[in-house]
Amino acid sequence: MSGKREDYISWDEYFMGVAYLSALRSKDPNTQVGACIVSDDNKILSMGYNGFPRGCSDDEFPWGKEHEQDDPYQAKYFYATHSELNAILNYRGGSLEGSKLYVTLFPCNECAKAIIQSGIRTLIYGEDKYGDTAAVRASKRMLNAAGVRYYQYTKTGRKLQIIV
Ligand SMILES: O=c1[nH]c(=O)n([C@H]2C[C@H](O)[C@@H](COP(=O)(O)O)O2)cc1CO
Ligand SMILES: [Zn+2]
Repeated sequence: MSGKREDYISWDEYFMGVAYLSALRSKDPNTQVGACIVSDDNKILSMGYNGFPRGCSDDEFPWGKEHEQDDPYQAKYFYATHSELNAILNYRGGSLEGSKLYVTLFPCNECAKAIIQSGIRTLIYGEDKYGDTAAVRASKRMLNAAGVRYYQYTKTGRKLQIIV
């Protein structure tokens, strides 16, 4: 046996896999989102998932949805930091100019602003379950205008198993 191993995972499977792995850290009972930022030469720069800011307890702040509670103060949306924003803010190494973002859910308009302004140039997303909302349509409008390239990750169907 002198040749290389052939069934190694691709770069896209690797980085999207890291994004999905990050999502598993989310405490959101409804939607778990993970993100992974990668340099143009395929080095992982940062990761994130949706959650409350530091100091805002997962056990004290609300995880419910606004329309269920009928009071935005008692719902998660005022407090949850989106996975993409967390990944951007978690990066302390300098510039993200020219980097790629792998994210399990298409970014909202607020994250699109942060993506554009931080210099991320390529976006690879998993699902687009809120694609028909105004927030995601506005997001695409800004990403298009700013020339951020985006495409949906095509699942290879490979099942990865890690025993931890
Ligand atoms: O881009 C996103 N990134 C992200 O992390 N999120 C988070 C915020 C919330 O915790 C959750 C959305 O909750 P829900 O699907 O129950 O409305 O996902 C939501 C979006 C919306 O597109
Ligand atoms: Zn967002």
